[in-house]
Amino acid sequence: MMRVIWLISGLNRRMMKILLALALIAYIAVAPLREKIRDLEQSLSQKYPPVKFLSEKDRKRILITGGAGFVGSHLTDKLMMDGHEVTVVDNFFTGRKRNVEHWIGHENFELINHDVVEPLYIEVDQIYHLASPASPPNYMYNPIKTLKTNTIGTLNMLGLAKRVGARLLLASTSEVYGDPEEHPQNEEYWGHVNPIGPRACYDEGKRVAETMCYAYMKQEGVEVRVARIFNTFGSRMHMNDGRVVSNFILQALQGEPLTVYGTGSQTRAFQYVSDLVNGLVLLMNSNISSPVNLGNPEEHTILEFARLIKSLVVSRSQIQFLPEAQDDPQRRRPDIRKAKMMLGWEPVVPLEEGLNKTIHYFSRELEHQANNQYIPKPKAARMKKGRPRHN
Ligand SMILES: O=C(O)[C@H]1O[C@H](OP(=O)(O)OP(=O)(O)OC[C@H]2O[C@@H](n3ccc(=O)[nH]c3=O)[C@H](O)[C@@H]2O)[C@H](O)[C@@H](O)[C@@H]1O
Repeated sequence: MMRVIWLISGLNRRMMKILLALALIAYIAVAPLREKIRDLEQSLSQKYPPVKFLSEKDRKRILITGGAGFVGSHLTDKLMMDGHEVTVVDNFFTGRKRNVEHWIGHENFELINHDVVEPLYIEVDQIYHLASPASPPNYMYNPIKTLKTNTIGTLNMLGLAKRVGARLLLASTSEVYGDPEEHPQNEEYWGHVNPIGPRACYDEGKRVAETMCYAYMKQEGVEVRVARIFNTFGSRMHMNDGRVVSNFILQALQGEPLTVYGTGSQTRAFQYVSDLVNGLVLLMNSNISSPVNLGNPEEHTILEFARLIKSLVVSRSQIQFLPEAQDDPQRRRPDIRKAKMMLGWEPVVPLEEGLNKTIHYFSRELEHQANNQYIPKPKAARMKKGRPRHN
């Protein structure tokens, strides 16, 4: 009996030694793997832009509809870096995953592929409702969809705000003033919009979206903020956006004629996207429920603007005059006294500085898309009839 016990424990000792040896080999073998995993974990935690730490009390759960678009993605960056929890909802009609990919995987960030025309049920404290195509060729491409997005989409988001007690900021537009008969445009002006023209799907869509906000405020007590956004430009505008800034820069960079619609005497005032984003956040966190203009009051004719871009790009492109776009607003410039007085906000990025940054962005985009890849041509707006002429 003793002999059997001795034999078994001897075997066990041998087994133990073998097992220990195997464990040691495994440990040594997986060491490089462990190092690789550690490096990977480090690189993952370092890949995000720096994010502030906010206490539970200060950290908000924020929904941005259209958060993968041009303005929405810059707003996403600001709110993420400020330390909030951001949920981006986008149907990727004009938005792009690329615009927010640098946040994917971050614990404060979520990206949902969803169309606001369908209801959405999530818990949030604030809603920035930006979802809508914004460039004239994009919003005219499918006017019914533009109308649905701005009407049904806004109703859905107001319904969500009501259910969860969130505050909603609507990204409205200078287009609610139409082709204005007052200049500059202040928030008291009711506008001059053609309700059956090609721009109506957007202009009237945004006007009724504003109406809905105030109906929900009065009837249901929903907290609303309305930003009337004037012409904005900057990085992450789509190459195929069709608005004047991206068109002119891309044309100048590629040595193609800069397409001026009409005589070029119509005016616009352009703000850089970072100024707008700061204004949106200030407005959301203010107590102003009436509409507020956000724009840069420095006004230029479109022809002046074409010449400025040509000179900044140092381009030999010609200027080509095309027929004017139907119902194109002739003069537009924001009166921003309200934003200055009540939000302490005004644009700080000079036009040329913003343009140089945007030119740099588009040159890199062109490089990125080189090597036989398809580079979309700038889209044209809906024109009145007439012949192009060159300058
Ligand atoms: O940029 C913006 O933020 C605004 O742009 C558009 O409004 P619009 O002022 O018509 O914008 P553009 O398409 O950039 O046109 C500006 C002016 O440049 C002209 N244009 C545009 C493009 C082009 O290649 N050539 C050209 O002369 C247009 O006819 C117009 O007079 C949108 O409707 C607004 O929602 C948006 O807020």
